[in-house]
Amino acid sequence: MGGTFDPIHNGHLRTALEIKQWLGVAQVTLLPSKVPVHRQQPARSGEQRLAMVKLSIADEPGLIADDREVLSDEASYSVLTLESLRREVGDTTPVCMVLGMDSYLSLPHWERWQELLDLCHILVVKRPGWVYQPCELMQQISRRHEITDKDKLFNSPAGHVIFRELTPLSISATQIRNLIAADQSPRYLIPDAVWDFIQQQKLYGFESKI
Ligand SMILES: Nc1ncnc2c1ncn2[C@@H]1O[C@H](COP(=O)(O)OP(=O)(O)OP(=O)(O)O)[C@@H](O)[C@H]1O
Ligand SMILES: O=C(O)c1ccc[n+]([C@@H]2O[C@H](COP(=O)([O-])O)[C@@H](O)[C@H]2O)c1
Repeated sequence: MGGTFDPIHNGHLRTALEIKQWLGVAQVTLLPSKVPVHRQQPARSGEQRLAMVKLSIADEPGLIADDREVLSDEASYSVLTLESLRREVGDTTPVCMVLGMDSYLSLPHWERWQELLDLCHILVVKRPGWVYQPCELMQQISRRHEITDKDKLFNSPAGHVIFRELTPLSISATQIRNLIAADQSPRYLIPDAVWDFIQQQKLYGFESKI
């Protein structure tokens, strides 16, 4: 599950944990991007966003952080990341990329997007505020690749799209950044360890007045 994670919040974390439990896998990986290719570069460095991811999962063995994009010199294109993962796990191991609905609907704008489903499955998580209104191209992709039986994800290395509704949590990193900039506490929307880090590092305009 890749993301800018600026900062990581409970919407991300709950999503990752519920997916782990639903799929019955040992671990789900959180993969912060260093240089997001599709949005303004965040003021927080890749290292700072990775540090917040690591703090948020320190006591949850079912979630792990992957630092390959943060440590890479290349822009954070998912196709490059998936190729790197493939080199590690080989051609036959199933790989599943987790995306929120907003990210999934932007797929035709991604770098070499036609190759993504040759490299992985895509698990799309419904997200409050984002209705599934696909363009014609996305409708074709869904028709060609969509499955409803999650067990099929384990029978092939790539190529399926599956949708999943989880506990709807209407939390966004934008909301967290705005709260802090307005001197309001984001407590209970992000893990305490992440909030402590933000205060120590004075991120997002935190002024220690909250
Ligand atoms: N509350 C949520 N529920 C489900 N999926 C989410 C939620 N928040 C983010 N995601 C998904 O997690 C991935 C990483 O998201 P990202 O780091 O951009 O967070 P964000 O909250 O969307 O940030 P921002 O507000 O800065 O755009 C994306 O695929 C996104 O769709
Ligand atoms: O590879 C691309 O062109 C591309 C374009 C847009 C988004 N992504 C990836 O999608 C994931 C979610 O992005 P974001 O901005 O919602 O955090 C994250 O891993 C991004 O690197 C990737």
